[in-house]
Amino acid sequence: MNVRVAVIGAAGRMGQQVCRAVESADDLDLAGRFDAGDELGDLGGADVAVDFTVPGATLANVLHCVSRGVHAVVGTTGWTDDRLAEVRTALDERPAVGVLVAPNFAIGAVLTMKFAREAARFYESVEVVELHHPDKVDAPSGTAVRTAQLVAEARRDAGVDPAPDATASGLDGARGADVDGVPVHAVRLRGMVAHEEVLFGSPGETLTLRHDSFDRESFMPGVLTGVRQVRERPGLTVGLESYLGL
Ligand SMILES: NC(=O)C1=CN([C@@H]2O[C@H](COP(=O)(O)OP(=O)(O)OC[C@H]3O[C@@H](n4cnc5c(N)ncnc54)[C@H](OP(=O)(O)O)[C@@H]3O)[C@@H](O)[C@H]2O)C=CC1
Ligand SMILES: O=C(O)C1=N[C@H](C(=O)O)C[C@H](O)C1
Repeated sequence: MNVRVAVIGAAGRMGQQVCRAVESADDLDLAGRFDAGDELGDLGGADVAVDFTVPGATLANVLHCVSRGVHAVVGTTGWTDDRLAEVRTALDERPAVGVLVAPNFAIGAVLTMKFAREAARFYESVEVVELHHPDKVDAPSGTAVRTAQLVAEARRDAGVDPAPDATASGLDGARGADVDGVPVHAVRLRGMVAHEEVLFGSPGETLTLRHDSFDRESFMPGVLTGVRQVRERPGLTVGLESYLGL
């Protein structure tokens, strides 16, 4: 039997793309399209809901899904440890339900995070630059925040010193946002979709990891992987990597 999929944020850039991807897949049926102002109710009888909305709405949407026993695949950004803890608490009451929250569903972005984590302990310096379309409402991107956190954790675990930085004066923001000690710079530029560079430096060398999503199509294989697997993965999973066997 086909998996019935509801899309929340269906009228948005990602939501429209997800609806098309679900409709094109032989093993999935689109159970409903929901957008701002719509009652989620029983989510059209869906087995799985996909949420691409806004940071201020996604937690309530996920809690609604969990309370109805509907599995959730979430790409919306803005998740904090406290918000994730609320989802875990809700899942205690519904142990069979799976929730996947992934800051980026593009395979290359997931690999970039993995490679960045590997490289982190070998370099003195590290900075993250993310570049997006100017209609994006949050900065820095969820992917850049997650990348910086993973890099910072790897450096802490390896006992690496903080990156050198002699800046003694400067304009506000010139050194980016501080995410766990890693500077993160956000560019908003018409023509961009979603791009990230992780720059590492040591005396005499640099390493640059770069990923580019030129089209939102790039996120669809990851989203559909989430939709197909989430029912067999109860509880909360953060990041797509375990779904890919990484
Ligand atoms: N994980 C990943 O791989 C990716 C994640 N993203 C993230 O996904 C999110 C959406 O991005 P994008 O599609 O570009 O954004 P859009 O603004 O194009 O789409 C968001 C949609 O959600 C709707 N919406 C707002 N509030 C609610 C609500 N309470 N219930 C249901 N729908 C609601 C909006 O309606 P209205 O406009 O009327 O408010 C809009 O149609 C962002 O957080 C973005 O960072 C994006 C790309 C990839
Ligand atoms: O808003 C976007 O477009 C994107 N948002 C996600 C993020 O904030 O990391 C994923 C991707 O970068 C596209």
